[in-house]
Amino acid sequence: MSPQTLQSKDEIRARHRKIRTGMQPDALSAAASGIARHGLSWAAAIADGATATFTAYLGVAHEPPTLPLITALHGAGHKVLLPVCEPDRALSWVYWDPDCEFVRSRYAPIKEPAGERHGLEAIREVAGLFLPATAVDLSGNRIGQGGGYYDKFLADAEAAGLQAPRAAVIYDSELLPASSIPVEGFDRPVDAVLTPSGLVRLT
Ligand SMILES: Nc1nc2c(c(=O)[nH]1)N(C=O)[C@@H](CNc1ccc(C(=O)N[C@@H](CCC(=O)O)C(=O)O)cc1)CN2
Ligand SMILES: Nc1ncnc2c1ncn2[C@@H]1O[C@H](COP(=O)(O)OP(=O)(O)OP(=O)(O)O)[C@@H](O)[C@H]1O
Repeated sequence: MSPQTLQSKDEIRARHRKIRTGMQPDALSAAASGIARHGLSWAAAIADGATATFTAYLGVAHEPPTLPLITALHGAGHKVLLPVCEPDRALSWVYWDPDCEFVRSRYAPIKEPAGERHGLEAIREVAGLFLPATAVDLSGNRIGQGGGYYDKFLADAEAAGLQAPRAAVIYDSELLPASSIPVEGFDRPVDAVLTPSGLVRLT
């Protein structure tokens, strides 16, 4: 695709959201188990056989389902932090366990964990991050849901010294050719994508 025909982030996001709405429940549950399996082995490689702390998120609606991944990480002894939307596009973090309750976010059409919220002090312990995305290109550029939450969070985490690898969770068809996603100054790239069929390292 030539630069002249590069689609905007909004166009790419809208196209992939539309495709997602056509996904059937059996495809979603097949995706969930692949994501859990491959995500767990990425986490095991990062933790080098030990246990560690990871950020994840609860996929809702037609997002790739992540509850099996979250459950598998916890079952393997890892700690799992899930995001909560705060004012001014900030995120705070709650440790998940199987008794965790979810409530509707005040700021986005998603479900969030109830419980004690933590800030960047908890993020400093993180060994790897699973991020939401609607598309990623082979250069590591990511498009989220358009909230700007993760770009801001990643900038703050970098400033606090966090260098942990980042994997965006997407469906296979959402991994796009290199340089097909326009990059803005605040965008933070990812190191890998986690799809139902495997983990692809991009850096
Ligand atoms: N599950 C999840 N949690 C997350 C994010 C996310 O992308 N997904 N976020 C990332 O920043 C933050 C919340 N930001 C969000 C902003 C907008 C929409 C939204 O408009 N969703 C659409 C389409 C969902 C779909 O693709 O099926 C909707 O529900 O209509 C969702 C989350 C923090 N937590
Ligand atoms: N670091 C930042 N500081 C301030 N505003 C930001 C920052 N990052 C993004 N934004 C704002 O958020 C808006 C959405 O950005 P973008 O479309 O890249 O979000 P996204 O990556 O899809 O969402 P998310 O990061 O929540 O998954 C942008 O228009 C921008 O104004």
